[in-house]
Amino acid sequence: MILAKLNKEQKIAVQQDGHVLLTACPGSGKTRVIIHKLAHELSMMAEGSKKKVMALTFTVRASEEIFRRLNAMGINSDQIWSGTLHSFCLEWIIRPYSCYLPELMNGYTIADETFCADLIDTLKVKHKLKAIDPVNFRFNRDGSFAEPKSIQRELLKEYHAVLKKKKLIDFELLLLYAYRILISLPKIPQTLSNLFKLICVDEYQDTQDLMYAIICQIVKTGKTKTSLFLVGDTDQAIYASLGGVAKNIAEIKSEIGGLPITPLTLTGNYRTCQRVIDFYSHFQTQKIKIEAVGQNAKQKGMITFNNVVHHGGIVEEIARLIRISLDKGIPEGEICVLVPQWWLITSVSKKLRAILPGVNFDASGLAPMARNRDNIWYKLSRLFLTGPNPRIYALRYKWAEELINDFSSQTKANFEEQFQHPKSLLRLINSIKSVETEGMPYLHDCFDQFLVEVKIDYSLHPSLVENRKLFFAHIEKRLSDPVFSIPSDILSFKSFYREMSGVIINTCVGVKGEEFETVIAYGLLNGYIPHWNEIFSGNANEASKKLMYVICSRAKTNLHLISEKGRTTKKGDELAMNPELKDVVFDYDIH
Ligand SMILES: Nc1ncnc2c1ncn2[C@@H]1O[C@H](COP(=O)(O)OP(=O)(O)OP(=O)(O)O)[C@@H](O)[C@H]1O
Repeated sequence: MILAKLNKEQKIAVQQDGHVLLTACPGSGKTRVIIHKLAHELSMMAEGSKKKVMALTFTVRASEEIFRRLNAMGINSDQIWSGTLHSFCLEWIIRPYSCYLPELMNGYTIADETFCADLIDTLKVKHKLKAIDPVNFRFNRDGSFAEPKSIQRELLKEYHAVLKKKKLIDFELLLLYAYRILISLPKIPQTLSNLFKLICVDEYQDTQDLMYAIICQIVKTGKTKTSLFLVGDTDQAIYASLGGVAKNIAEIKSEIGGLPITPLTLTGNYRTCQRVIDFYSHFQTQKIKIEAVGQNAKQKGMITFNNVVHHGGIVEEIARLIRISLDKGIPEGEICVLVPQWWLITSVSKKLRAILPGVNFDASGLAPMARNRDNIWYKLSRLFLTGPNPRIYALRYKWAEELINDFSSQTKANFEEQFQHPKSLLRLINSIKSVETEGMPYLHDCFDQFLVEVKIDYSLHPSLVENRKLFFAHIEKRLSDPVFSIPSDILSFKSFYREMSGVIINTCVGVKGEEFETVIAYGLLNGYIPHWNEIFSGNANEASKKLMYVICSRAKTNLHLISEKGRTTKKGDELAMNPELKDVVFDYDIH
C-alpha cells in the first residue's frame, strides 16, 4: 500500500536493506523516495517499538514539507524526526550531553543569528575587510579553522573570544562540539544508533566534511543498527564554496568503517517537459540523457531569455511575466521568482507587491521577524501566530515538543506538569487569547499569559531575558526600517506563517528540491550567478553551471531567464552575462 505510488526503481530503493547511496537526476522522485522510505521503515517496525527514523534536510522548509507530506499520507509522525543537521545536533547531542564537554559544562546559549551577523560586520570594519569579503567560519575535524587567510583568522579569533565570554555557540561551534561529544564518548553514538533505525540525508552532495563525520560516527558505531540512506545529485552541488562536498562511494564507505553501501539510481524525470530538460542539459557536468516521463512530458512549455531589459525596469518585466502565467490559469503558488542574492528579496518583494496589489506573495524578506530561528521566543511566537489546523498539526506538534525541550534546557526547570506533553501544550497555546491588534503587543501579551500558565519566571534566566530582548529588538528594527516598511498589525505577523500559497520569492538555495510550473530567474550575471566568491576562488565555471542547472530544473513547463543590463560593480564596470548562458545556442520563445 505504502509503495503503490512508486515506480519500479523507486520501490527497489525504498525496500533496499542496509546502507544506500541514491544518486539521480532532478525530478526523478528522490524526495518522494525519502518520504516513502521513512513510512516504509516505520511500517516494518515491531508494534510498540521505540525506535525512530530520521530525515536530515538542507533547509527548514524542506523538513517541514516532509512533515506535511507524511501527515497527508496519514502517517503518525511520533517516531519520525526531520530537520537540519544543526537542529539534530542541538536536540540529540548538545542538549542532552553538554555536561560531558568541558567547553559546555558551565552553561551555554545558542547565539542569536542576527547577533552573530552584527558582530561579524563590526569586526570586518575593525579589520578593514569589506562587507562582501568572505570569511570561512567552518572548523576542521581537529577544531582548527578551515579559513586559510591570516586577517580573517584574526577576525575569527576575536569573534570566538566574544562568543566564549558570553557562553554563546554559533552554528559552526554547534557542529564541532557535537562531533567532539560523539568521538570522546562512544556510548553516545551507540545510544543514538540504538534509537535511530534509519538516517536519510537529502541533498547529500552539499554536506560539509564535519557533517559527514557526525552522521557517519553514529552509523559506524552502530555497525548495522542504523541504516544510512544518502540521496542527491552531484550536478546540483551548489555549496562547494561553503564547504559542501559530494563524497564518492569509496569515501563514504571508508567514513562508515568499511561497511557495505549499495549504489542505486533513478531514471526519468516526472517534473519537467522534455524541451525544458533538453535546455538545462546544457549545464550538466556529466552528459546523461534525461527523459521526461511525467504527464507534461510532451508539452512545449515556454523558454525565454531576456538580455536587453535594463535593471531599472526589471521589476516591471518580472511582473509582466507573472501576469502571463496567471493569465494561463497557473496558481500563484506555482510561480517562483528566483533572486540572485538573498539581500535582494526584500526590495524586489516590496516592489512587486506594489505593482501587483491583487497578487499574494510568499517571501521571507517581507516577514517582521528576523531569521533567528533558534531563538526560543521565535519558536514560541510561531505557535501563537499559526492557529490549530489539521494540515499542519504534525508540524505544530513538533514545534511544541522543541519548545518543551528548549525551556527545560535553558531554565533547568520543567513546565507545570500538565503542560509537559506537546498535545496539552498546544491545547494551552490555542486557548490563550489576546485583545491586542498590533503584532508586538499581541506577542508580549501571549508570552506573558503563557509563562504564567506554565509557571516559568523567565526574568530569573539571563539567556531568556537576553533572547527576548533580541527577538523584539529585531522586530522593532524591521518595523521601523523604511526598506522593509512592514505593517505592524497582527494579521501581517500571522501572514508570515500562512501556508505557502502566494508567488514565491526566494533564492536558488532557499528553494532547493522544490518545483514550480513557472520559474522566473533574474540577475544571471557574472558576479551574482556565479558570485564573486566563486570567481575569485577560480571555481566560476563549475559553480555557474551547477547553479544554472538547479535554477532551470525547478521549472515544470515555463522558464524565464533574465540577464539584465546596466548592473555595475562599485567601480562602474557593467556586469557581464552569465558565461554558461551566453554559450547556449537555443531557439528561445519570444519574450
Ligand atoms: N512514480 C511517480 N509517479 C508520478 N509522479 C512522480 C513519481 N515519482 C515522482 N513523481 C513526481 O515528480 C516530481 C519530482 O519528484 P521529487 O521532487 O521527488 O524529485 P527529486 O528527484 O527530489 O528532484 P530534485 O532533485 O530536483 O529535488 C514530484 O512532483 C513528484 O510528485
